[in-house]
Amino acid sequence: MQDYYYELKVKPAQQYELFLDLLTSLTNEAIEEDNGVLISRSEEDLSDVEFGLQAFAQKLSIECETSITQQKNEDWINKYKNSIQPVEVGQFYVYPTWEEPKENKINIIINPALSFGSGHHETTSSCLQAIGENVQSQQSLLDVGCGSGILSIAAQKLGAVVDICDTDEDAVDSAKENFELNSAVFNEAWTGSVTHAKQTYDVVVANIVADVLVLIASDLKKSVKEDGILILSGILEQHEHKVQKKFSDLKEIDRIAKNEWVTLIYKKA
Ligand SMILES: C[S@@+](CC[C@H](N)C(=O)[O-])C[C@H]1O[C@@H](n2cnc3c(N)ncnc32)[C@H](O)[C@@H]1O
Repeated sequence: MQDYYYELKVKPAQQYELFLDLLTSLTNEAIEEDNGVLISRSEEDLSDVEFGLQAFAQKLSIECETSITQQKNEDWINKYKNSIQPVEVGQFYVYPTWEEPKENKINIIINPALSFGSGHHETTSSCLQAIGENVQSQQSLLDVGCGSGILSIAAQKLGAVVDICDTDEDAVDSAKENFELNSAVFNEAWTGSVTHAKQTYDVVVANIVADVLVLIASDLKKSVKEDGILILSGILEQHEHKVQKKFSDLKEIDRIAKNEWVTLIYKKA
């Protein structure tokens, strides 16, 4: 990586699209569009590109401001890595692939590039807390909307037998990869929602969004065993009442609030 890169800014007074097309054909780099200004960045000198654009503007008698500045190259990969720190929730220690596990913790390694669920979001950490407090060894658990698989990996590490599902096939694949990274095992995995569950579970966790929780409420309830636990998350405080109304036939036994996000824990009594 070079210490510096070049930034070319182009602001045509007219025919913006023509200049965009020309710039696209003159450089292989991605082009940013910012309020009528085209920006191209490259470690190669962009003077020839600027020259071409100016010649084009002159031919069309269009005013076009251009400038090239030298910018310091940042180490974006390391910057990104530094921005993703391990997360500790109760007994769980969730860390990205480039960090080390921690002693005396239940370690969960997650590749954060794969899918939603690195442990940083309030909803995920609240679900981890709820799993830590409600899941026992040998219990069955279904993770609805598994994303990275973080929640079911945590439950499996507590000794639960876990099934996972997500409507997004890529999420199911990424969860499988994260299970492998953790040497953890799942029982069943499918692309789709709770409707495809073939059994009932001691614990069902669904960190989705309030509207979807309401939409799939009856299937979620059906998937929980009598006396089982249902953990619902992804609920913004302002939508909490909608979810509570739909699940009012279950007993709300706990509520975890982190910032504006709420997690509700129900017992099917
Ligand atoms: C907020 S992420 C949660 C990921 C992870 N479980 C966590 O707690 O960090 C929600 C996931 O639910 C999935 N999803 C959305 N609607 C769904 C549905 N009806 N059934 C199952 N999964 C769904 C999305 O594809 C996404 O992966």
